[in-house]
Amino acid sequence: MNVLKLADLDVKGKRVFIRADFNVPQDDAGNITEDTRIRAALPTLKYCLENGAAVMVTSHLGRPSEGELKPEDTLMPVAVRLGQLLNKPVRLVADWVDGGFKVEPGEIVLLENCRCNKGEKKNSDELAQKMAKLCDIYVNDAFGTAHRAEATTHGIAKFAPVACAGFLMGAEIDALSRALENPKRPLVAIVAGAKVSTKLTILKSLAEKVDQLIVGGGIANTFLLANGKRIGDSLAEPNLVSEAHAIMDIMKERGADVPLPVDVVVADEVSAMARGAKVSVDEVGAHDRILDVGPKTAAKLADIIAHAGTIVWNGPVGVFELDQFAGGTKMLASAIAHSDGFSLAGGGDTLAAIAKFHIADDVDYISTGGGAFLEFLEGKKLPAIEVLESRARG
Ligand SMILES: Nc1ncnc2c1ncn2[C@@H]1O[C@H](COP(=O)(O)OP(=O)(O)O)[C@@H](O)[C@H]1O
Ligand SMILES: O=C(OP(=O)(O)O)[C@H](O)COP(=O)(O)O
Repeated sequence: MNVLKLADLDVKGKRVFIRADFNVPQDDAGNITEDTRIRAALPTLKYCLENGAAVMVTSHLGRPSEGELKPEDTLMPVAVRLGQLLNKPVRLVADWVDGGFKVEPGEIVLLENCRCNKGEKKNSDELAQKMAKLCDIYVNDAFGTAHRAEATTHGIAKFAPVACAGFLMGAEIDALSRALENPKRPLVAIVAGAKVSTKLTILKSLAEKVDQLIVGGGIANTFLLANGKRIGDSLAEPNLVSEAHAIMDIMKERGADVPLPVDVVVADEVSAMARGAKVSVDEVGAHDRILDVGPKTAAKLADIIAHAGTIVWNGPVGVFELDQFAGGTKMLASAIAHSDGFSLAGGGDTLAAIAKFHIADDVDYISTGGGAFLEFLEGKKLPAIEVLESRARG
């Protein structure tokens, strides 16, 4: 990665704008349930504070609508957690794009959810220019969002006086490049979770790189649809069924099937009160939601994992946050933990699953990125890194 690095810069007395990825899972009451991404940003934040920079840090949280800040979109819980981890107060600043707030050297403020700003998602130059005026140095440390070209991950890097990569960004790229340079075969990728359209579009090129592809969650449901199965009210992306066919064709040409669930756990709602029923994949009712894979499917996936040389995991295969739908992800996590293959796992909710099933010590590399990590594996240039490289070329 040929980019300017934070460690090479003198930040003393400088206004430093840091884009982090604090998109952490929260429970219904807004409590942070897993804080790896916040902890992972600490080396960059501490370096800047200890070296006398005036620090502004921001992140997105969720996928809010632009132009308003709903109570569930606020970064307040992150400000509190960050304050505890840094052992100093972290002031949360709203309506920050036009400035009008003060930060002293050695002080840190958290700028409210950047995705609530109009123009963030569309990577508006006008917004990016305003944000660039707030700082002397722009630091991108948000590896988890490096696959998004948005105003705080891409546009601002074009206009800031200096643009560089933070410690987490550098460490992720170095570690993933090394691990994936010459992976031990068979290389097995498990791609699951709820972000169906984002991930399904990546799978086509990923299918060319891996020896075995395992799908789960809303992605598997879309594959089931493609195979003519009834999925009731399950999460899926019906307009991506042709993509699913194309992916299965690619894997077939390479001598591997995409194993699909043979049994599933269904319920009529996603709630703590819901009762899960284990049924064959041919018995899903019109109003059922598939919320986990069944035990036969999980055992089959575990067997594939047991024979992998390298395992790449992003996305839980069920609604693991609720115990009645956690069985498949738990079995998968255990198979990864016990595998002799080299394991890499990442993603906001995948980090939470790793914590819930206590396998962190048994995964060889844990990334803060999910979609970003898959796109990196796909061999794609991530826009947030590309723009830093173009600034380094001058
Ligand atoms: N079958 C399913 N139906 C609905 N949601 C699911 C299903 N399987 C998994 N999920 C949900 O997917 C979410 C994680 O998806 P995603 O954001 O794509 O993962 P990551 O953050 O690890 O990349 C979890 O909150 C989980 O409850
Ligand atoms: O949580 C994230 O990605 P992930 O779910 O792939 O881990 C990142 O913060 C990116 O979020 P986005 O997919 O809403 O752009």
